[in-house]
Amino acid sequence: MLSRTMFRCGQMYSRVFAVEVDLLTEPLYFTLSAKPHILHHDYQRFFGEGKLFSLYVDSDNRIQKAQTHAEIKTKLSKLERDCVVLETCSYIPDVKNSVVKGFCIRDKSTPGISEEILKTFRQNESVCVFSYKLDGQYCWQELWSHVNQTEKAERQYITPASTPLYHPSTLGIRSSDVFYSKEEAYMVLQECSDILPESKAVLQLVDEQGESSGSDGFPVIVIEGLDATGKTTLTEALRESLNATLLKSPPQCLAPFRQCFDSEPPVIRRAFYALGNYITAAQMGKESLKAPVIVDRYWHSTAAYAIATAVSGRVENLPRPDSELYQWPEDLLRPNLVLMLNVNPEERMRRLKDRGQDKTIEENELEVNQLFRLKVEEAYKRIQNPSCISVDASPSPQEVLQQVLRLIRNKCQL
Ligand SMILES: Nc1ncnc2c1ncn2[C@@H]1O[C@H](COP(=O)(O)OP(=O)(O)OP(=O)(O)O)[C@@H](O)[C@H]1O
Ligand SMILES: Nc1ccn([C@H]2C[C@H](O)[C@@H](COP(=O)(O)O)O2)c(=O)n1
Repeated sequence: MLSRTMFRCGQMYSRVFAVEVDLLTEPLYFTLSAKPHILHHDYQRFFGEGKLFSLYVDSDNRIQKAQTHAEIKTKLSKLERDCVVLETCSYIPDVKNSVVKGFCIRDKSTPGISEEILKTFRQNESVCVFSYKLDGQYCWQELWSHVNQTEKAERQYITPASTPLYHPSTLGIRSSDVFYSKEEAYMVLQECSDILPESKAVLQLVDEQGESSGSDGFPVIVIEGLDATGKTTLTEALRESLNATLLKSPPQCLAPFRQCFDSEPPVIRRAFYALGNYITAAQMGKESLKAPVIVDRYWHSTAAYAIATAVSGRVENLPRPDSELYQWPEDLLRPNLVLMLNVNPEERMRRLKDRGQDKTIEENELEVNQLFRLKVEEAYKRIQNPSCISVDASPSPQEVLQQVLRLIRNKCQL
């Protein structure tokens, strides 16, 4: 009963499967073939330890797909004792948006505790579970879910595949993690409006703000940076010094919805932040006719956090510096200047501790996950048109303000 999208039209054999065995090394890549293939030692070791399963979520409905993926992640995170859960994905080389995300479960417990959880997904048409068997130098994959007792599952043999040019986690970013037009993000919230009523309210706010007019008025200056680098402190000081209007993205009108969208899967959460930028852009257009505008976070934040989260593993796995993924959306108002505040990790930790407020999951992640922080910082630097100018934000607030005022006067003739 191979009816799901990923198996349509015999796609199975043209797919490459990538398992993220360890964040610091390349994933293990393999394809499938109908004939046995002798595996070398690394593959034998990977497939031979304990019981091994993989699980993929696929559906033509991207909202349902994202939610099922998130539910599975939560369920699998409860697996402890002798179980390891790894990220995996499958894709067709050079085919955009062909990525299907999943998990790989290695279970060394007896009796296998993961099977109870995996059985709960059997009813779900969009979830496929495979099991793996190593026999000498060969290994095969079988469909484990959706196979009835009398039916014999077809075997596909594991065949090593070479490392692709682009890390597979970069393949599905466009329109799933980063949106390059208002329409793309708008459609996501439209698609989930039945299951998430808050989406309707957000869309209404987007409609009410209307389009942003490009402004030839006063300059618009965006202040970016990781949390606790001093954005709030600096933007408030700039407002006073320049008699400017201070805006934020996401804008104040979206504050009541933020917590709700922060707990949704990436495609929904990122669409929410993307739309927040368009509301802020409309405000920028209006306000910059009256005074200089200072903006606390904007598209650099949206894209950099989204890309860094979507890309697993090392900084080298990020899309290449010349990738179109770092290009500014054509329909989003461009600021005149984007400044990125940088402080060293120790100073940032000190400021975070002193402040002691609640942190978002991503802020916590920045603290515990050095790789994630490096990827966010690097993605910030790679964003183009406009790119950001780095500012050393470790001196005192007064010194940072003076440094930034000099830059603004220099670049914006203020
Ligand atoms: N230049 C500075 N030197 C020392 N401490 C600073 C400086 N700028 C800000 N701080 C302190 O660091 C902490 C974080 O600053 P702030 O809230 O301005 O950062 P932020 O970038 O807006 O953070 P978030 O993005 O999480 O809201 C605050 O306690 C603030 O008083
Ligand atoms: N324009 C924006 C602003 C924020 N975000 C996301 C990125 C992080 O997850 C988080 C950081 O915001 P803070 O806690 O500092 O207010 O919000 C975004 O995607 N786009």
